[in-house]
Amino acid sequence: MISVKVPASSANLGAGFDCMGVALKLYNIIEVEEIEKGLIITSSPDDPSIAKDENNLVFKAMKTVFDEVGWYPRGLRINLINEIPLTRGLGSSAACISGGIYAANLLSGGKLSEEEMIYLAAKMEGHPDNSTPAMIGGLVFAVLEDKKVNYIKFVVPTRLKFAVFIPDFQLSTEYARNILPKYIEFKDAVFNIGRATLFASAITTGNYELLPAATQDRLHQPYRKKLIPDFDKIVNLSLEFGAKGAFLSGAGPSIIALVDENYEIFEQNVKNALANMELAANWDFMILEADNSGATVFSVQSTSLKR
Ligand SMILES: Nc1ncnc2c1ncn2[C@@H]1O[C@H](COP(=O)(O)OP(=O)(O)OP(=O)(O)O)[C@@H](O)[C@H]1O
Ligand SMILES: N[C@@H](CCO)C(=O)O
Repeated sequence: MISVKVPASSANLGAGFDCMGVALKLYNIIEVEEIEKGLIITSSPDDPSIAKDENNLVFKAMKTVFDEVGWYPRGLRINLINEIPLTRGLGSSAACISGGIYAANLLSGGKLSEEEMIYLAAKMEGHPDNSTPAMIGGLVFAVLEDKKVNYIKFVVPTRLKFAVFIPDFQLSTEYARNILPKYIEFKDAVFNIGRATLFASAITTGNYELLPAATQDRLHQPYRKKLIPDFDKIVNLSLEFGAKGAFLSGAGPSIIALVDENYEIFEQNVKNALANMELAANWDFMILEADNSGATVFSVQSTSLKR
């Protein structure tokens, strides 16, 4: 059996719609083994949206690898241990896709290169901003091209923390993409290009004082925040307590605030505020560090059946 550990991820990071994302230290474990025949899928915790047949996202990701390399297991057992909350903007689908591709590549003899796996994952997800950090870790700037992903990975220092607010409701990426406008105004494109560029420079040089300005966005948040009644309250309280920017995580509904050395005071202040505020949803709160490793092998016993 092969066990793969794959991190959560947060995409967009403010202004970088579909091109910036970071892996976070919150993990799913995907265990796979070849069996004599059939497909057996188990999951814990389980959820009605986790398919137990060929429609399962991990299985579909694995199948893209088998199709690519021309090797198929006789049968397959997949066990999913899920820590990443589903459909909350924390890259649960990208973890399934990148982790499934990584596991299938190991099972089928490691024929694909890292670049090939990154491309397959981005193509399947439709954009590279969750799948690339889920595959290789770190904070990634990435663009999906015709046949490859052009990307740069930045190793995030532990000094930078990611304060994650997770509400008790789901918001599917598909729905949150469909409500975006087909066209945007030129001035909004200019607004975002400036902020995304500033973000890349600020994060890689450690100039965190620029982050509150660099994480502003006009491409998706103004539209999506209407689906998240507490959005402004959470962002404002984060900034008030000293966050270096606060924004929607991926397609939402989770919100992330960037915090540095003073994260313990920030954490205490936020917990007190959340306990005393009137909010439309219940919000879980946790402080995470970036994961700089991506998908990794947790353990390998035997790989596939003898042929
Ligand atoms: N552990 C899992 N096992 C199988 N399928 C999963 C698992 N986690 C997520 N999925 C699938 O992915 C879907 C959620 O994907 P979606 O893109 O809507 O949200 P997300 O990836 O959590 O958020 P975002 O893309 O904004 O970060 C679920 O409905 C389910 O079909
Ligand atoms: N960039 C994507 C991330 C979610 O998968 C979006 O915002 O729709």
